[in-house]
Amino acid sequence: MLELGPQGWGAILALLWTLFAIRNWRRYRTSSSRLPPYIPEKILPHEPQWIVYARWSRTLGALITIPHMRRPVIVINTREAADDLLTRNKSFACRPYFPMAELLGRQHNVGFTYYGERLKKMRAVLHFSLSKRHISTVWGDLLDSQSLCLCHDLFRLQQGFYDTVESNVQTFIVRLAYGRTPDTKYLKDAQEIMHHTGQALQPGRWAVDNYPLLWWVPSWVPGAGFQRWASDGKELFLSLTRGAFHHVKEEMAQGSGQNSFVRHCLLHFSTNPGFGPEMEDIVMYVAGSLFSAGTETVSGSILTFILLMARHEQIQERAFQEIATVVGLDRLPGPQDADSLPFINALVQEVHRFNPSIPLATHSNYQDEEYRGQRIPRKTWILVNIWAMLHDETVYENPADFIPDRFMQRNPPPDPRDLLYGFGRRRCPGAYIANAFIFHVVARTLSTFKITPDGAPPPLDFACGFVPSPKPFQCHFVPRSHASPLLGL
Ligand code: HEM
Repeated sequence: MLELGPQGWGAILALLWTLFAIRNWRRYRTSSSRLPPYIPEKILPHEPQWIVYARWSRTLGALITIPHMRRPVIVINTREAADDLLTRNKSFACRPYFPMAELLGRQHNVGFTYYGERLKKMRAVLHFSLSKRHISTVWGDLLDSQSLCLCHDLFRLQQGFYDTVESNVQTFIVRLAYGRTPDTKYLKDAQEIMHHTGQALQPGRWAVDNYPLLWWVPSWVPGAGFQRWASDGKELFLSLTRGAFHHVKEEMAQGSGQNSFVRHCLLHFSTNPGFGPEMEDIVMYVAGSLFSAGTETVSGSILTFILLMARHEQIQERAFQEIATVVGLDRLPGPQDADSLPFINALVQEVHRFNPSIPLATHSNYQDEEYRGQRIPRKTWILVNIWAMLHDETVYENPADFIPDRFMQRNPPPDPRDLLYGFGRRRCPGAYIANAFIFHVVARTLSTFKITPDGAPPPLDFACGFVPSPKPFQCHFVPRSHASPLLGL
């Protein structure tokens, strides 16, 4: 057999890559229309990209192309363009291809699944279990007990509230998925899996993203350490996902265990005539997607709320007064109060508008498209700039300021939650449960604590990653005088 050294492999890969690049180049050249205008600036790593894109879109238009990328990456910056393209055209329901994420097995995860029959089934399962009608009937006890648990933990706070919030939300999502409180080993593994995913998505980090043929290089080839890393990461992801799912099935067989997404879906769908191994597999992987989809997004929103309360004492006091007047001080607010607390509702909307948990959603298109004379080639990476839409000064006056009152006007601007959760056939299926949990946490913490800064107000300093949570900051949760009987302590 012909033996190839590293140089031989390199030459073959370079040749194949050149042919691939020529083919793409010819395809882009032959089209008559142009790509949207390029941003004439290289994005610096420390600057939040969504802010740079929003700035350029004011002069260049709704769609802009990011320079210095191997393939076209187009950013959609206005709601109108997002509605036209993402809501009305199913071609844009696709996700980009991330070779490294796929080597890690993440194509099983809902968020990475390409548009097609399997995705539709995954989303049907999610829409069934996390639908609006099931929020209070199926998930009411979980929402009540987990938000109460957060208030208890904040009351007894031994160490930083930041970790307390994050671990409460993680417990919430694991209880939602599997009906059990996770142990430290489970949480450690689940966080490691998310960390791997984050590493896999880092632009420019992996040669396999630019040279897809490296996908096929076996792990024993010198320099193919990424294959071994990915295979270990995939093993961890699969074993955690399968283990947690089968644990619920065993509990169900024994007639024990708590309500959960897995149990709810299995009980419901197993009575369908078409239910078989494929549907069981789908429920398993959908449940395995919830941790990465639901933890950072929800805790990022709650931490942003806390940061803004520590900075805006008067707004916080007004929110407390509303609860004291409408609900009283002898019980905790609950879902039945949501419609009677307009200022709390406005406050939550403004928290989301101010710092959306996912400022840039990622889509792709499975066929060539054109938008107002601009070309969007097939398989373009589409970044949807949710942040830009929520900071559009023609819609939200003084967008850099935190003003819940903007939603109390007679003709308020659109509810940010219409945009916050994404678009069309990829819109977040966890929106109802996320809204419900965030309402419980906001209303209950405001009713029992005064959130005060530790000296000077904490800075508005957010991480630059996929989910820009506030960077760790100091503040105090001072229990209000009626808090301890209210919390049963
Ligand atoms: C404040 C909290 C949350 C925010 C802001 C948020 C936002 C989003 C956004 C922007 C997307 C992408 C939409 C698009 O591509 O157009 C998404 C996808 C998704 N979210 Fe959420 N989310 C939150 C909480 C949750 C929760 C609690 C769950 C589940 C328990 C969840 C499950 C999912 C799933 C499974 C997807 C992937 C959907 C798909 O690819 O088809 N999310 N979310």
